[in-house]
Order: sequence, then structure tokens, then C-alpha cells
Amino acid sequence: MRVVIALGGNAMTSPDGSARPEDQIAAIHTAMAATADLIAAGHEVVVTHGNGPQVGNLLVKNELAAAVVPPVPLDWCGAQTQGTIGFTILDELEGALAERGCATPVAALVSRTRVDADDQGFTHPSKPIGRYVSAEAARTMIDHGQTWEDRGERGWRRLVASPEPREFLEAGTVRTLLSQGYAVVAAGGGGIPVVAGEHGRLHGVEAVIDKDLTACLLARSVDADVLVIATDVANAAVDWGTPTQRDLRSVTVAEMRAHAADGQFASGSMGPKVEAALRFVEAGGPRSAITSLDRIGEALEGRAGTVIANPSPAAGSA
Ligand SMILES: Nc1ncnc2c1ncn2[C@@H]1O[C@H](COP(=O)(O)OP(=O)(O)O)[C@@H](O)[C@H]1O
Ligand SMILES: NC(=O)OP(=O)(O)O
Repeated sequence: MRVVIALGGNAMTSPDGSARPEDQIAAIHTAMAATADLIAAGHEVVVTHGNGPQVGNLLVKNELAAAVVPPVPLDWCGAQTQGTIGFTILDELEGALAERGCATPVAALVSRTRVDADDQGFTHPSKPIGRYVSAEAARTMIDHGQTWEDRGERGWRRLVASPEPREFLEAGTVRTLLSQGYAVVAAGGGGIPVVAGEHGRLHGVEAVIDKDLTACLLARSVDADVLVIATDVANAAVDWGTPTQRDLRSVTVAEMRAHAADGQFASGSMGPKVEAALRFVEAGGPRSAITSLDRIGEALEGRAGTVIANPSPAAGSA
């Protein structure tokens, strides 16, 4: 099977979201063991990943150092996270494949995603990034013009612009690499956001795209058989966090759309995962799954996770 795996921030760093290098390496080590199992089993794999904690930390470093060295824009910070996370994935995935006696080569692509310049996401920040802080600390930053949101028991988190991904621009390169037998890392952090300017020339814009929504575009553009969204819970659930919580297993598009319309999936966390899983199947993709890292293999076969299957997948294309 051709599989696109989207690794969430939870699979990329420690639960406290602080993104220390040693925590990121340890988390990626675990995620790449699961990924290598799939590749060794003969699946064609494209890995994409989040960057919320990392890009938020880079932004803070830029702001704190602005008086000393020139700050770089948010799209540059996003590009830098693709580099550091991409090289760590290369190291860990190559190592895990070697342990399994698997010679599949791995490539990591700097990747761009086209967005619309007039997307309302630019005027209504919605993407949580970086560390969690107290309400008091958030209030100080709000007074300095930043947007922060109460994210519940973990604290407050900064919000930045997050336009809708329109086109994954490295799709042709990913397809070529897959056809040559590569496992590919692409569209990290949702892709570096770019808009078409004068004469169609592309340039970066300051935003962070939701990686689950871009993962859907990526999966469609490479005709994936399955889009797997890996996070820290085994299933999406209804009545999340209440005594009547119920894990969703095999669900239809209509059922999942109804649950989403009912407000069952929190924005900025489970909401975009469900939206991406739905969009992939609605566009003709055979199957999407939301699950935890340790269940990806079972989820591919529809035996674990929240699985949305297409009763009549489009032949040869998603
Ligand atoms: N309906 C729901 N079912 C399951 N998890 C939910 C639901 N609503 C919100 N969540 C939260 O979504 C989290 C996963 O989203 P997020 O933390 O953004 O993941 P990641 O960083 O892996 O992309 C879960 O840990 C859970 O706390
Ligand atoms: N870009 C993005 O969606 O990152 P996270 O998954 O880490 O929030």
C-alpha cells in the first residue's frame, strides 16, 4: 500500500511541549521505529510532520534576539523546522531501517504549500504554536499585540495566521522519489506557505499551515491508499473528556460529518485531524485513519483507530 503518515507534535517531542533537542530525538526515534516496520513490511511511505512547538520556539528566539541579529520572518522559521526535524527523521529512519535489514533509501524535501493571499486565516489567527504559559504571562504578550488563547489545563498558547492549504507544490518530486523506491519526508509543518505574486512568481508569507490539512492534499496528490494521522490517542472520541466518552472505530463520512457539526472535535487539535481524514475520503481516497503511533500497522488494515473507509474509492486516484 502507498501510505501517508502525518506525525503530530505529540509524536515529535515531549508531552510538556518544550521541544528540548533530546526529547525531540527520543520521540522521533520511537516514531521512526513504527515507520520502519511499515516500510520493511513492503509499504510505500511518505512521512509528514507537525512543527508547532518548534516553530513557536524559533519565533521567540528571533524576537528576543532582534536587537542583536536581524530577525527572520515566520515562513523562514517554518523552513528551518523542516530542516532540523527532517534531518533528525533521516538519521532515525535510516538507523531503524538498517536494524531491520531494509535498504530503502530515504529523502527529506524542503516543501512549499500554496495558499491564497486573501485567505481570512491571515486576519483571524487560529494556529496554536510554541510553549504553554500562564494566563498572567499571556496577558503581558497580548498587551504587546500578540494573540493568545486559553488552551485549557495546560495553559495559554500563542495563535498565528493559518491559511487554508490550496496546493502542495512538491507533489511531482514526491511521486518521482516514490517511483524510484524512496521513502519520503515532505510537507513538514504543513509546508512553507507561499503565495503567487506578480507574474505568478511565488514568495513566502508569514503563517503556519495546519499539517493535517496539508497531509490530506499530499495524500491526494500521490494517490495514497491510506492517510494515517498519528497522534497521542488511539481514537477520536465523542463526548471527549466526559463520563460518556465513546471511542469512534469504523465510521462513515456522514456519521463523522455529523459528529463534527455537533462540535465533538476541538479546534486546533482533533478538529483538523477529523477534517483532513474526511476530506481525503470525500475526495475519493480509499481510507483514512486517526490513531496512536503504536497502532499504525493495525490501522492500515482497518483493525485499530478511528477509520473512515470509502465505499467506492476512485480508481487509481484520490
Ligand atoms: N473528540 C476528541 N477525541 C479525542 N481527542 C480529542 C478530542 N477532542 C480533543 N482531543 C484532544 O486532541 C489531542 C490530539 O490533538 P493534538 O494535541 O493537536 O495532537 P498532535 O500534536 O499529535 O497533532 C488529544 O490528545 C486530545 O487531548
Ligand atoms: N504545523 C502544524 O500543524 O504543527 P503541529 O501539528 O505541531 O501543530
